Amino acid sequence: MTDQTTLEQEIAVEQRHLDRVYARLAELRRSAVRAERDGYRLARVGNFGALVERDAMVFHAAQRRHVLDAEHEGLVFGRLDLHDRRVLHVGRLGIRGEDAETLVVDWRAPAAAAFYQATPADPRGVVRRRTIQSSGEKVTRIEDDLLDPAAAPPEMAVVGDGALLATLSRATGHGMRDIVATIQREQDEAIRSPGSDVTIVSGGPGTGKTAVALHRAAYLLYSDRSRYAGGGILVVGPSTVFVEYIASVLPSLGEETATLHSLGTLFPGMSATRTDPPQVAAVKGSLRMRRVLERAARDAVPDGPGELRLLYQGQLLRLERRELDGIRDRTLSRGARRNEVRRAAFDAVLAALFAQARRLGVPRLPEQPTFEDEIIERPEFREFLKAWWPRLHPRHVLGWLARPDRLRRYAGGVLSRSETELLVGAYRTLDAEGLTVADVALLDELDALLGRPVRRKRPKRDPYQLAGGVRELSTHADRQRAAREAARERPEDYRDFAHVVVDESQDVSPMQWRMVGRRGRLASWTVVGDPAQTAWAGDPEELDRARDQALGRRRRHRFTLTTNYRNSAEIFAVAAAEIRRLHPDLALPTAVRSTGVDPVQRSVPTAELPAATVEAVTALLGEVEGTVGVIAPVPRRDEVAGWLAGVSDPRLQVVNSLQSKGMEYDGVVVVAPGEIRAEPSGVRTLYVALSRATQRLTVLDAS
Ligand SMILES: Nc1ncnc2c1ncn2[C@@H]1O[C@H](COP(=O)(O)OP(=O)(O)OP(=O)(O)O)[C@@H](O)[C@H]1O
Repeated sequence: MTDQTTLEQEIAVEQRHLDRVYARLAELRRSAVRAERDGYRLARVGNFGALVERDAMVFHAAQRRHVLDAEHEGLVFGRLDLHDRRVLHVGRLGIRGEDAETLVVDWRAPAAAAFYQATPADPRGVVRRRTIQSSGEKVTRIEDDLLDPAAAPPEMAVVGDGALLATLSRATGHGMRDIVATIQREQDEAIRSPGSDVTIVSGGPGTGKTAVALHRAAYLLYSDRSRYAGGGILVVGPSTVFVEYIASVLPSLGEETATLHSLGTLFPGMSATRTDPPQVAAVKGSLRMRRVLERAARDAVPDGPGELRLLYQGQLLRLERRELDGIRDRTLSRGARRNEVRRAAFDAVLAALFAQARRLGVPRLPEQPTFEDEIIERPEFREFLKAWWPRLHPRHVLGWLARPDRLRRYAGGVLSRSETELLVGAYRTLDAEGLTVADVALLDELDALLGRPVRRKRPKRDPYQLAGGVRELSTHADRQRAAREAARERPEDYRDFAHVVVDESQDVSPMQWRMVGRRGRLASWTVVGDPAQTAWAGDPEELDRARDQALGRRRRHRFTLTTNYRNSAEIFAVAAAEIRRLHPDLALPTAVRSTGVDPVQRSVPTAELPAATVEAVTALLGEVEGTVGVIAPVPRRDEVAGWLAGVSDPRLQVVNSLQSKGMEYDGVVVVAPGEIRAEPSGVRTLYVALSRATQRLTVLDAS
């Protein structure tokens, strides 16, 4: 226990420092505004040199103002008292005083690493580590860890009893929060792992894998801004619900340039949210689908012209289906891409027509080029070409799979009969219900197979280059601004990311790995996941192969996280018992918090399940301060949402078991766990569902 006076005194010490920081911040903001204004004034001088200087000044000042204007809740959150008596304050932003003395060190700077990495066993020159909480500009709470008691001067006060536990007990909001003030050592090691390789982070539920992945993105942006903001960081998550949940973390860390996508939105213009049953997803995700799609991409257009007939100089020229098919096969040989070789296909048709005209002895036959020019001018010939070899969009070709005869032909000898029939059934509803998340990777594959019409190349803009007029300048602010501009101007189908973060990687199918891999051919990677949580019901070896191919030959750095920060110990015990059915010896993380409240597990007659669900949800909304999630079996999500239509509380969210991946709620109701368990990979999916709650868990089985 700390006595009240010491605590107040220590808070007052930190308040004085915080006041100084905010005063300095205001001063910097004023001088940035002044510099911006002076920059504009310089324009009146009128010569070129002055204009360039003005641009630089204005950019620099505006950039600085943008950073300084940002919301700074918790601006300073840490303090280190070092062996040599130096004191460092750690915060979201690096700030220097008037005499260039350091008032705050950016959390990502090397000097701040000890804040996260020092432990009593390895204090790294730190005597006392202090976590500071504030509300607006007021210090509200401090928590100390004395890491090296032997080195502590006698007057050093130590207050509080643990910043981490205090943070973990806060209510969950709609968006994930940053953990910058309480990053733990094993997490920090993964966050600061080398940028240019592949970093693989694994660990059980709630161990902070997502948090680590996002803080790592912020760290990389800080450590090499021109590379990572210029080239771009892509963050890929499993579902749109999840991406919405994590979307605010990077902006809260002052980083706005990363691109976030779910697997259903990676293809331009698509936003698929529908999920397939695991057996269907296993077929759609298998690498064998490449063969199926290759066949589709080479097939004749449905309802296209069966033959070509043309009257030339009174003579009928005719190419039959067999000849047209032959031309198509020859044109598409050696991996040619259909949309890129239209011209070659047209030339081959013209050549075949000319050869025929010669064979038939057409009188006054001109030279071949003249003959071809004449034919090309004919509207009926143009109509034929458009119908026979149209520019194909991947969505057209995917649509061909909805025709059972075509699908069976494409899948013959590649998929088993039962797999083919599963797909036939799944694609029957394609037109009515639209694409599923798994289909989006197939679209991307088709896009690669079909190619795009060849266009004249425009000189490529270098995304690292600065805006015109200031190219000769290269201040930090210029680079930052250029990077932000590049991020804004990135085309929708941008594929040259400098770094790719893949979250919940255990659920990325082989075909999805190919899609993600195409966006990071030159990228370094951060891949986080937990194999025990996978819903992948297909071949695990195929999955490893596809992932290895996407990641390439870069060095791999592996990290394992071992502490569960999300669940109370009581809740995680229930989830752990579930996964133990499948893996009795699996190493599981340790939950750090206990609430003393056991989860409720009830079995109710099927007819009473709706009422019991409403009752459980209402109770949880009353018991917890934050969000409540209801997790239903995949086919029943909408039905369960219907039961809860009368409960209107913005804190409530109803998701299916697959959408619950990566999510977190204060209270969770799992409906019909028996049905979730009965699906392929069902035990693993149920393990995920049971490990989403921070405070309260209710499990309602139907008897
Ligand atoms: N060092 C930390 N300080 C405070 N909170 C933390 C810390 N590490 C993790 N958390 C919190 O624990 C919760 C779980 O973190 P996160 O979602 O990143 O885990 P995960 O390993 O991705 O989980 P899962 O695999 O179950 O999806 C989040 O609320 C996160 O903010």
